[in-house]
Amino acid sequence: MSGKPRLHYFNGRGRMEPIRWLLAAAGVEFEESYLEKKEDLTKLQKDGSLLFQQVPMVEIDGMKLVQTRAIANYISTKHNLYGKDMKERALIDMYVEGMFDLNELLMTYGYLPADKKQEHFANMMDKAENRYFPVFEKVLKGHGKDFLVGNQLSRADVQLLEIILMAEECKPDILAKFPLLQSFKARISNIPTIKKFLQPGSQRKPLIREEEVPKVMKIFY
Ligand SMILES: N[C@@H](CCC(=O)N[C@@H](CSCc1ccccc1I)C(=O)NCC(=O)O)C(=O)O
Repeated sequence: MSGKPRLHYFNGRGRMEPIRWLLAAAGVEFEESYLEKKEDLTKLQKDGSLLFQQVPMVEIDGMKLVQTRAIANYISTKHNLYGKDMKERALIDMYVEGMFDLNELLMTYGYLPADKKQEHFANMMDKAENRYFPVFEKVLKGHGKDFLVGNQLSRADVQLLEIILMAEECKPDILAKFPLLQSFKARISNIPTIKKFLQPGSQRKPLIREEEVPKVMKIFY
């Protein structure tokens, strides 16, 4: 049996955070190797650990997986977070891909130059409130169950909670018009493995501070 998964990324959310959420929700302990400077990335690139010369990279089950979606798919399949059949998996994929589109907006906001932030912020809040959250409110209303798909926890529930919390960091009352998402947030946050991940001191990463951005950018650009 292989040891704990090892995540290779900088010490921040970026593209690795959804993977941390899935492992935590599945109750899987994981280790992290943080890239602190460009040389740390170059070393991984040179030793052939990065198929496309990029991170995230997760060492798991004797593999060095790259590409966020591929990593998330593997973890979801392995830990039964992907529904019970093809149709449930198709629904989960649809929901998660939409969430990834919103996550891309939320994730990149902190790294934008000052003159691009205001327009980007308005767009991402508009999309959250008028394109994405209404869909998930309607899904919950439609079947009246606790989870988005198949009435069991899936990666869709985990990633929805993640982006709800990220959106609330930007606009605390963003769920004001979504009562079912408010109760969903409370319910999923209370699942023991997720509750533990939400406690201070867990491996969940904070919102990046403006003064940290240049150091992170120097690793990659
Ligand atoms: N499609 C890949 C993209 C990976 C990617 O863009 N990785 C970047 C780091 S994350 C970049 C990022 C992304 C979001 C927020 C902050 C930051 I920094 C990288 O390794 N760049 C080096 C290179 O391409 O040579 C995935 O989904 O994993």
